Amino acid sequence: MPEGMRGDGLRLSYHGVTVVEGAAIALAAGEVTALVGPNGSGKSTLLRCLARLHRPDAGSVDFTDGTGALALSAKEFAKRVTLLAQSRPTPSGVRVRDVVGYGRHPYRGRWRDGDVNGPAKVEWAMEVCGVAAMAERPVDELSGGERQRVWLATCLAQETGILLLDEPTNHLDLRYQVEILDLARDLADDHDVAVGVVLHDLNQAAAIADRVVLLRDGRVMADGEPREVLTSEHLSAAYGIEVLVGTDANTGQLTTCPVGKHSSRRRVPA
Ligand SMILES: Nc1ncnc2c1ncn2[C@@H]1O[C@H](COP(=O)(O)OP(=O)(O)OP(=O)(O)O)[C@@H](O)[C@H]1O
Repeated sequence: MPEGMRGDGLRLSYHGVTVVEGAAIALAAGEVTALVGPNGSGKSTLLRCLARLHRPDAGSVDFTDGTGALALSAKEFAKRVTLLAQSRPTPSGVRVRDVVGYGRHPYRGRWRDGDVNGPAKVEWAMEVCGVAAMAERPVDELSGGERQRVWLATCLAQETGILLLDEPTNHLDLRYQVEILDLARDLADDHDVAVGVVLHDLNQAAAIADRVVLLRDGRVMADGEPREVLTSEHLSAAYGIEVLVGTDANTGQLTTCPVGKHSSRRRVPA
């Protein structure tokens, strides 16, 4: 059954200092939800809370079928939710295929047995992330972008209904940025996956998200469809600089343009 999750009334802190307060966020099956906002606004902490890597001081995290996410066993939770974190330690000397195979851990028995679909899922995940050709190479010998795609393949091999991505386009060249975001969109459209993705590029968020959650200073400032949330008023207030919002003449897509000190010099004369 397709599933989503929601967090409500979340208060999150580090060493007693509250960094997210009263946050609510819903990730629906078949939808891409983008979390945006300035540095330090709490996006990663909120995503990590949904991934059960940061325990809330207050609030709840539930799946749409009513199951409490915080009460599940680690293995059951790992069959439902995966997170592509911002940074991960890279194991040395481990082949790409084996790293992607880590994603199958919730499906394996005590003796690493019982996962009949595992090998096919690992091959599929490597294929869609463009790393099948490097399957035999040690992961610590890859470039930052190649590694990022290996980690994404590991998440996909985990075969969860909920996919959390923290700045997944980091380190990626233009083509793979587009391909990874397209893949996230396809997983939502074709497989009913609920995708929650932290993005700094507001144009990317506008291009792929069904919903955008804008955070500022640890609070949800706006939540809704991209055109409702990504307004000049909201963005200028959130980021503390003027942000123009328009529509791209070629694609019809919403575009955002921060105005810097030298922006006028680059304006094309009418
Ligand atoms: N391990 C930590 N210990 C203490 N404070 C932390 C820790 N991690 C994050 N914080 C603080 O929590 C707040 C929210 O951080 P978080 O990483 O969630 O923000 P973010 O919106 O994801 O930022 P960025 O866009 O810079 O990645 C920040 O003030 C940050 O300094």
